[in-house]
Amino acid sequence: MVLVHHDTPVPPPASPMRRWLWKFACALRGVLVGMQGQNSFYVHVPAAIVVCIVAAWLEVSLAEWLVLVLCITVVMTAELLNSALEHLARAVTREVHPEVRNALDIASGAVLVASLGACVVGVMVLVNHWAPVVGS
Ligand SMILES: Nc1ncnc2c1ncn2[C@@H]1O[C@H](COP(=O)(O)OP(=O)(O)OP(=O)(O)O)[C@@H](O)[C@H]1O
Repeated sequence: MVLVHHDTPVPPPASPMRRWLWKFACALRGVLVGMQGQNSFYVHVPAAIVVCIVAAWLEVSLAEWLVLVLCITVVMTAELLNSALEHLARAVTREVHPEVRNALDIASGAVLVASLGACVVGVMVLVNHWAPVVGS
């Protein structure tokens, strides 16, 4: 599925207001391009939705919501940076290179670390609320 067209980059507009709008448009396009073709998003986005539904059902506190939202944001950000590096690597070389391998593996490792941390926090927050609900 094509979410974004990869046509020729357009130059930024001259007026400050339009320039800011243009920056947001570029950033939004970046999110869409970053998600495109990244299988991990098909796991992370549904997982984040499930966590939010369960958190709403369990009526977690504001502080717990903030922690959960922060965890989801950190994982998504790591995924987008990983995707950006993959694009950059493909632009630099299509040949097998040990440093490209290292860079891509490190970026994947960053996603893994963020995801594991988010899992631990999510499970601890939700289980902490789940036990009294199930026990009652
Ligand atoms: N040019 C390259 N040189 C050396 N190793 C590479 C190169 N391109 C990819 N790799 C290796 O292959 C792995 C997967 O590459 P890549 O991330 O491009 O594939 P992918 O299946 O699209 O990954 P993802 O599921 O994260 O999108 C990298 O982590 C790296 O180890």
